[in-house]
Amino acid sequence: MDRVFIRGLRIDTTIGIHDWEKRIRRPVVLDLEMASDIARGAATDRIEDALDYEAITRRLEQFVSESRFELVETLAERCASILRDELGIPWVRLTLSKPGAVGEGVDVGVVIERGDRC
Ligand SMILES: Nc1nc2c(c(=O)[nH]1)N=C([C@H](O)[C@@H](O)CO)CN2
Repeated sequence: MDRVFIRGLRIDTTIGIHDWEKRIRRPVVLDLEMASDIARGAATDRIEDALDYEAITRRLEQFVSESRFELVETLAERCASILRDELGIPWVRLTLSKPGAVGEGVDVGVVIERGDRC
């Protein structure tokens, strides 16, 4: 299975279970792997035949920056739904980190895989 990836996509949002977290904006970091037939774009050298990582980045920046959730699980699941249902990507592995959430230098978050590997 070929994949297109995006790593280290840092987006400010409002997220957390505590009242003080609901009043601030803080970064989350997304790492994505997405199934894509690389050979198609390679054959034509046209972006129309490739999975456009720039367009995906802009869509997720828009969604995540406007979102307000308590759990990283919810945000990760909603991002995966956009990738699969709206953008038609058949399989995605998404890592969502919330840096510093439990202490300086500590990284916490979730990893989800959704869809069928092609
Ligand atoms: N599984 C999860 N555990 C926790 C989450 C979460 O989103 N998923 N969130 C928090 C707090 O918001 C924390 O990040 C800041 O105190 C705690 N545990």
